[in-house]
Amino acid sequence: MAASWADEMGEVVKPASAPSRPTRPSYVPPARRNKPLSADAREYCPLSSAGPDFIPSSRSHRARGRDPNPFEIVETFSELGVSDGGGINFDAYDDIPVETSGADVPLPVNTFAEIDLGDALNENIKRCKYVKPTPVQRYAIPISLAGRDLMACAQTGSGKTAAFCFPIISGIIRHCGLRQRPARKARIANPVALILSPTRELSSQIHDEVKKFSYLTGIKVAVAYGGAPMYQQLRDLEKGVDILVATPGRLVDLIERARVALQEIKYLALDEADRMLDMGFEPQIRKIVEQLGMPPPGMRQTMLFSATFPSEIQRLASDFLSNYIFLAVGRVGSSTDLISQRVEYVRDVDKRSHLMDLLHAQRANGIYSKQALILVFVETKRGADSLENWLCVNGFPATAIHGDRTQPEREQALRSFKSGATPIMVATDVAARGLDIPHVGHVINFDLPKDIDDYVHRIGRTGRAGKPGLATAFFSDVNQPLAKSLSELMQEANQEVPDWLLSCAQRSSYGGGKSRRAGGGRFGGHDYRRSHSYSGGSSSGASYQPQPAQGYSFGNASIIATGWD
Ligand SMILES: Nc1ncnc2c1ncn2[C@@H]1O[C@H](COP(=O)(O)OP(=O)(O)OP(=O)(O)O)[C@@H](O)[C@H]1O
Repeated sequence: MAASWADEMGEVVKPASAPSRPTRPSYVPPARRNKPLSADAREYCPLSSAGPDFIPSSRSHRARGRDPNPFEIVETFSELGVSDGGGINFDAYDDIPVETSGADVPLPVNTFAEIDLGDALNENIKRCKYVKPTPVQRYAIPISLAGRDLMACAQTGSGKTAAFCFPIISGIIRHCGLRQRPARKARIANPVALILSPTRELSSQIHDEVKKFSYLTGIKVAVAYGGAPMYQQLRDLEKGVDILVATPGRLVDLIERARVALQEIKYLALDEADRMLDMGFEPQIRKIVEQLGMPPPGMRQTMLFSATFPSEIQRLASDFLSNYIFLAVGRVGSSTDLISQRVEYVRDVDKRSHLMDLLHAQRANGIYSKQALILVFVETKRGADSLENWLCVNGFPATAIHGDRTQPEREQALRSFKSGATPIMVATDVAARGLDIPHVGHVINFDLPKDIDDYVHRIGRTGRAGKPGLATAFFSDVNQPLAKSLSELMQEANQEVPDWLLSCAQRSSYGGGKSRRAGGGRFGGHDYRRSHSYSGGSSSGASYQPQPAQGYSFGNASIIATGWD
């Protein structure tokens, strides 16, 4: 009998320092083989027609063949999370309700071909094997391409990253191609697009995505986040940057050191925008957006994305937007339709033995493998260390990620989890948002969060891209305040709610577990302007006109009318 899961899986544990296997030659489309690389690049790169003044920041490196092909860094497309035929199970999204509000909402599209994203980006979309746009992409891309500001609320794992990346890349190709660039290294980087996200891992993931989407476009992408050596990031910035992906803290640092300037920003995207404007980040975000030279709303295009958007955060966010469109795709509860949710009453002292039972049962049922990773959320960093240790001692290969670990340790934990070397990862909320880890089959809330929105993001690490997932929550006495919002969320997602939880919810004197949901606490995305006498948004003066989704071809119109009240 195998001593541990890793033994049973015959897992070859590759240490982080192990040399990687030799890379394959860059992908070259058949029609372009045997041509010089620079010619290829020109052919793919619409920027090359921009005129003699334009010097793409990365051209010289590419011509020397030094830019890595982001499509070959991973071994297969499935490792890109975009497996065979597109990865996303679109049938799962057939009945998704969609609501837009704001003035003159552009029509949604059904296919990528309907939108003029440019040849180079279209090629990359094909390389990613994205066959058709997801619902949030169908709506958000035309809105953003029309130059409109956008606040978008769509389910976890539904393709929001591409929804803001595609318009940015396409817009840069189209509108910023003639930008003068220094021929030599510049001390101050002047990006035209800034994508902010709350965690280092998420920024790194978005950076990888943007590199894929902008491959061979001539667009230069860089990333800056804390915990990683500054000098490498500075070297990358010196090469010139069109799109900068960053966490707020490191970005402020770079601006204050006069290594990044925001005066040329045309596109600003905030991923996990509600988190970014929550107490922890708001001052930094305000500083970046309002005090450090960035063009004001109206002079730049701003896109805010998340799976949850409490009204008070929307109110704050509206300071950054001009005449914006609010887009809500799918009830947040329905993001969990794909996820079977279970909640079990477990006393705090019994949690470890209960977890052990669960893991043994999962092993006995054969539902564990590299294809079914288990993510266990706990409340504290110390709790994460201690549970990881306990699991390992008990023969369950586990790793842990939290804010007190060094960045290399965090990266190593993620690598080891993704590869299946340690198919269990214990995490604090640092891993709750945005991370797109293929094959997370089970999310266990060992400690439930205080906020129901955090629960939504945590369980959203499974059931991504239309695939099914399982989420188990250990509910103890301290979680009483969450009972009402949790039972409501589960009911919305057609999940079986245990009687004891319903009783708890009824007893609960206040029912939100700190939920700040817009629209009465039931939905994650409801335009707050609808429930407030709105006179045009704080920055635009435009009039607010709620509109039903238009040209809606796959949704359920009756839900549209009622689903957001
Ligand atoms: N049009 C598409 N076709 C196929 N796969 C897609 C498409 N768009 C996105 N994906 C894939 O879907 C997965 C989820 O996308 P993404 O990480 O952008 O979700 P998200 O909505 O940002 O999730 P979260 O709310 O957790 O941040 C990714 O693996 C991505 O590559």
